[in-house]
Amino acid sequence: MDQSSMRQSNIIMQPEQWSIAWSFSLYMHYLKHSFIPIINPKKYTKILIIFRALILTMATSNPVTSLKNTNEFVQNQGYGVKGLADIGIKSLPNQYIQPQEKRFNIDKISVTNGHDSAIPIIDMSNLDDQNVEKLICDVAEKWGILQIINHGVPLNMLQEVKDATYRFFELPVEEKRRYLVKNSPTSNVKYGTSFSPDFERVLDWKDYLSLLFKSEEEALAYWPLTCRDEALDYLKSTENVIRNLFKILMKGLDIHEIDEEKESQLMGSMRINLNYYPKCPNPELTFGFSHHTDISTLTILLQDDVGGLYVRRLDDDESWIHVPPMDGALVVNIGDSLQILSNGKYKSVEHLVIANGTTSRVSVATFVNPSPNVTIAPFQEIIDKGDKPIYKKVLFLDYVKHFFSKSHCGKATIEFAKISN
Ligand SMILES: O=C(O)CCC(=O)C(=O)O
Ligand SMILES: [Fe+2]
Repeated sequence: MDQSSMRQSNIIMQPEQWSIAWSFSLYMHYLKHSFIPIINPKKYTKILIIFRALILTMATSNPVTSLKNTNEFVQNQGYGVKGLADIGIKSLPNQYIQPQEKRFNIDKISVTNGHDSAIPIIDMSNLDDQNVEKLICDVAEKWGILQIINHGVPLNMLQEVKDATYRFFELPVEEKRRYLVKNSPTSNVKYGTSFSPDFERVLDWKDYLSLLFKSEEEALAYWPLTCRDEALDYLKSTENVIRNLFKILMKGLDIHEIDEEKESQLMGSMRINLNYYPKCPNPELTFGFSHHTDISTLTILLQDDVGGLYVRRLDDDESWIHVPPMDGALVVNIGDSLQILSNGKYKSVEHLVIANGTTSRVSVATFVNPSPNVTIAPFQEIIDKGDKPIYKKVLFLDYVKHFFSKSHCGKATIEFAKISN
């Protein structure tokens, strides 16, 4: 089923069709009152009323809540939730509606229970300062998230990769469809929707393009041309700040050398996700991205100026904090893999993105991950110092499979790697 037949089968009208039909009805009204007494005026008025009622029904009817083919349209045909927003659905299809108890009540969550409510912001231009190093390690322990400024990634690159994200999602569906899992020439390039639609009970109001970096050559050959260079340049330019962060975080664990093995555990692979959250007809009923932690060691997130990312406080389960958009800043959050490697000292942070009823939003998430075939477990140096290991050895690939085999479940994913007592 293509987009036009979906429109027909659901009699949805686009704004321009709606205004043409309405003008036509006004024109008929004008004719009636001016000079055409051809039809009996009473009959004419009746026809006019029926015609207008029909136009109103067509203009306001929701095409999709009653439609069994939403998944076919969104997932298989590759229109994504952006496709639903583009045809102007007026209410959210059932697949996206969260049960009452799971919905995110902004009024309730903005209560910060008297805590310091701002996510720490760290200036990376002064890395030799011991205080800055200590601050970064403290924040990784107590918050699991920070914003960094003066990080060395050129500001124009930030803008260009956000523009490229918009460009990709605004491509005609025929272009985007080429990167659906079933069509993509490589498993390293994947265009999709929600999080893991085959396993989720309720879907997220989000589309994404996920690009796994294997080599520059491979990226040049397979990444979509419309965003390829911008994504690659951005990815390369974040490498320095990522290395600096790891150096500092390892120092905080009393580890002073990042050897080859540690390098493959900390940053053995990189994935960049371009996220697109279209405007949503009932934002209060759903999520852009529901509660989750990242499986990465670190995630570097670039958001636009719309906002909507919230994190759960590590010291108070009931409190969520907004991560305010800051021009030129990057958000850094700890992922599950670093929590495992640091034996729980650095903590992954649960986060979510609310849906937005007035505008679309984009973000670019760089996941710094272990190599797929590497085993992760608490660093030996930590255990040698006398710490009891909390986590067992897990193959990173097994952790990934576990993560994607079910709905989001906040911090519960990491239980998979816990040593049971
Ligand atoms: O869009 C955002 O702000 C967050 C995205 C995110 O959490 C993710 O891609 O894992
Ligand atoms: Fe995330």
